[in-house]
Amino acid sequence: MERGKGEDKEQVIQDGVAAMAHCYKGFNPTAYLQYNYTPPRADFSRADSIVPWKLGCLHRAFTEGDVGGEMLVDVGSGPTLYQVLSGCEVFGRVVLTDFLDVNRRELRRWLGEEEGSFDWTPYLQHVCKLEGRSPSAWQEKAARLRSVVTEILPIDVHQPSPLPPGTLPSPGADCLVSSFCLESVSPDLASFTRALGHLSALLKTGGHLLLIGALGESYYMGGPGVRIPVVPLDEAQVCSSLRSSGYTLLHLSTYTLPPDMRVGVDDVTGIFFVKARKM
Ligand SMILES: Nc1ncnc2c1ncn2[C@@H]1O[C@@H](CSCCNC[C@@H]2Cc3ccc([N+](=O)[O-])cc3CN2)[C@@H](O)[C@H]1O
Repeated sequence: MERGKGEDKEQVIQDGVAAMAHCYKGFNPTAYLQYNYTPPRADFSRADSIVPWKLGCLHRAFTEGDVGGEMLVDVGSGPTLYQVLSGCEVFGRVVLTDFLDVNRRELRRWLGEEEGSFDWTPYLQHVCKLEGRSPSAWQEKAARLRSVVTEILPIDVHQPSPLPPGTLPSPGADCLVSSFCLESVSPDLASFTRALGHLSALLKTGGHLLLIGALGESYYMGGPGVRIPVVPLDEAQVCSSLRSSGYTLLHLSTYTLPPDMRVGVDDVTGIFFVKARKM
């Protein structure tokens, strides 16, 4: 029997998603952290370093007074925690999520204070300074973060329901944050936009989305010899995808990588920070 055009389209979508999942089989959290979350990309002595810029955007977004509630969900956490260091002071319940068990295990290592976990101390100290606290309050912040992270769950943004059933209260989360995930897991722009729509289903009406992503990136190294394709985005495409997924854009800022931040682990040219609201 002849397959309908809709079935063929759906099959193409599923094939693209499956191919992306296959790319992630070799993802290496330790290498990824080394590539992106150590100097020069995480150099707290440089005003033009990438991580201080990201932490500043997140601090402002979480503390300017309009974001609040009980539950924050971080979509596609990877092995990183920096994206919730400001939000953990605002929300009583923080849910971390990732597609890969290796990343969920890396997060549990730090949260469980296990030997050999990644050292987030400089990040904690920097965010304490942004909050007008002494950097020595970093241990209090670490304890706060450990106290509010209630779950570390599997997620697949290509599913209409990306999280396990029953994870969220019925209205949805009060706020979502997602950093460098959607463009790195979507085979094409249409898939990126669909994933944004799936995230909307996790968020209550009136809730906020804080989205950090790469501009102009076509690949990145997820480990030695692990080259992962990325949807190259520009600002206009990001704004259009947000609009067509039912978000109202509240703020967009961008960062252009200085030459010495281009260290060969990807071809990213810039970074966007979006604050949006589900209306
Ligand atoms: N279907 C899925 N649903 C949800 N998450 C999924 C799915 N598949 C994989 N994942 C999950 O999503 C992944 C998130 S890490 C994605 C990395 N993004 C690209 C990388 C990041 C980066 C960082 C810093 C800087 N910089 O300039 O400082 C630049 C760049 C640009 N390159 C990974 O955790 C995977 O496990």
